[in-house]
Amino acid sequence: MKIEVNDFTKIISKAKVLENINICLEGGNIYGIIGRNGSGKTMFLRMLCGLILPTSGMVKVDGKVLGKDISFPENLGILLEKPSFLPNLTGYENLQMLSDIRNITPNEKIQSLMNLFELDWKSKKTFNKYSLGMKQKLGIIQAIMENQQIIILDEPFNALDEVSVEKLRKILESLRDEGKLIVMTSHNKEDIDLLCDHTYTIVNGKMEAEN
Ligand SMILES: Nc1ncnc2c1ncn2[C@@H]1O[C@H](COP(=O)(O)OP(=O)(O)OP(=O)(O)O)[C@@H](O)[C@H]1O
Repeated sequence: MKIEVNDFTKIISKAKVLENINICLEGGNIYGIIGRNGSGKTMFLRMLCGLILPTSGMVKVDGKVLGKDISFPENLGILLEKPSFLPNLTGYENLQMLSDIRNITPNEKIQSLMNLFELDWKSKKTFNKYSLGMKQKLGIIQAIMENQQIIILDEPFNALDEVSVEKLRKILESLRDEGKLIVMTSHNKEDIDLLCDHTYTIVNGKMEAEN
């Protein structure tokens, strides 16, 4: 998989939220985006998914222009802020319902991912009774459970305890080694430094490479 961002600029109400972004992202890598509150990290992730379209410039996914040739990248797993699930279903029921749409994920895979993240798939606890960290884990599972080739994660470590952070790190490394393209943001530079192959900083909508 390859995502090419060519001279992408997004202006909202006269403000340049993202400015002349050029970057090429390839499978088999984890890309980390850091930046202060309001710097444009979430906007950047939204643009990679086709959720926002540029004022000028373009995003190409495997050569296809977002918003023109395709609306969204195929085979995309995404965790944006506050994962939304149905409040009165259990975590397992929520994941099963989502997986029914494409019907490519066996229940056993959902169960083993939930086990891996220490979520009890047999539990009757409904999503609205989940803790913040449990919600976050469910959001991460839906972003990876269908063997998605592009995985976009906004602040995936948010609300996770130390053990869960370590587990997620290992999972993301093994997905990277399978050739997947992973892009994530964090406020915490240490999380990014430990895991990412390439790091970028967004400062006031402009992107700078760190390595
Ligand atoms: N719908 C919107 N309309 C206008 N401006 C917006 C909109 N959404 C975001 N912005 C602005 O775009 C800029 C970038 O926001 P963004 O959410 O990408 O920041 P961020 O780096 O993800 O911040 P945080 O770390 O706080 O999550 C901010 O100045 C924000 O106010």
